[in-house]
Amino acid sequence: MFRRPDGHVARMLTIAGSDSGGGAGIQADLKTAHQFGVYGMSVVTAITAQNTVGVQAVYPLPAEIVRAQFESVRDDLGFDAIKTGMLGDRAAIHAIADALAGVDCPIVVDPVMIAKGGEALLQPDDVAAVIERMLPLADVATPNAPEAERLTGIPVRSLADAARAAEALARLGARYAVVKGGHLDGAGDLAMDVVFHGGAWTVFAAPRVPSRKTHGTGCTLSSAIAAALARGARPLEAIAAAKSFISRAIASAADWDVGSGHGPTDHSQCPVFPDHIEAGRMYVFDGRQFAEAALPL
Ligand SMILES: Nc1ncnc2c1ncn2[C@@H]1O[C@H](COP(=O)(O)OP(=O)(O)O)[C@@H](O)[C@H]1O
Ligand SMILES: Cc1ncc(COP(=O)(O)OP(=O)(O)O)c(N)n1
Repeated sequence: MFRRPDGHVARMLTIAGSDSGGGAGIQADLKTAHQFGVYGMSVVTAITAQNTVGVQAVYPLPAEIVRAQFESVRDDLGFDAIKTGMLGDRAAIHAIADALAGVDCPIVVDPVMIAKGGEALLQPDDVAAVIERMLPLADVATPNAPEAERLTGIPVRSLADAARAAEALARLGARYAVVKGGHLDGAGDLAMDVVFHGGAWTVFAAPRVPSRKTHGTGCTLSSAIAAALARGARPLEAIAAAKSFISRAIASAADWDVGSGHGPTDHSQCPVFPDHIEAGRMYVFDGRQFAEAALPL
């Protein structure tokens, strides 16, 4: 396990839903934390009956047990970074936001709304609570394109749209706003994620893998960012390391036969931490290392 400069083992908490299929949610987050050498803990907000074909049932847990899990881990184990994913219902969102207002570590908010198969993981009426309560807490927010659209009202089809939406998310309170590019039209050969922070855009890209094995990619990216932050990485370095991890995880699982639908990614990867990341540039990960390129915006 990775030790922080004061000698303690790096710790990450995920507050998210359970995916019985093991590719997304809590299960993906804990596997990812482990691969970063970070001790993972969980607060379960909802239980889903889910596999690679779809989501068969969703059961949000009461706010009281969500709060109790959080207090249990906070009062004994502590954490160096927190990631939130599927949040359950509005009562749980308020309980989580109240609890997080008192913490002193980086928070990654992945505003999970819809599963790959189209099933709702957040009721549309609860999106306002995510905007009002969760985005202002986010050191890093990581919506995909449809989620960024719902949060900002900006249609997100292209990289330029994603860049505008990322800037709007920063106005809503996210310190680093990452709009993920898995769903962008005409994105070509690269899967490009755009980050807005402090008036500048930075793009992280990797070859787009022609694969259906992309279940849980968003959960994995956001927990990888949180795990890197728990090790003490700076935000852009953490996002880069997460990009390397998810890119390797997707590429490695492309020929897997786990499930008959959108299969999971291969979490048994090692992240690559780049030496130096500068805002306002593009970085392309080729599976081994990052290369710098001009910003395509
Ligand atoms: N086919 C793919 N090949 C390579 N990277 C991908 C692919 N699909 C998604 N990604 C990357 O996986 C991460 C999650 O993206 P996305 O699919 O947009 O999120 P979500 O799973 O939340 O819908 C992003 O870094 C994105 O660029
Ligand atoms: C329990 C649970 N949480 C989140 C998701 C969505 O995960 P994501 O990484 O966005 O991946 P896909 O659903 O798009 O494959 C989930 N499915 N279940």
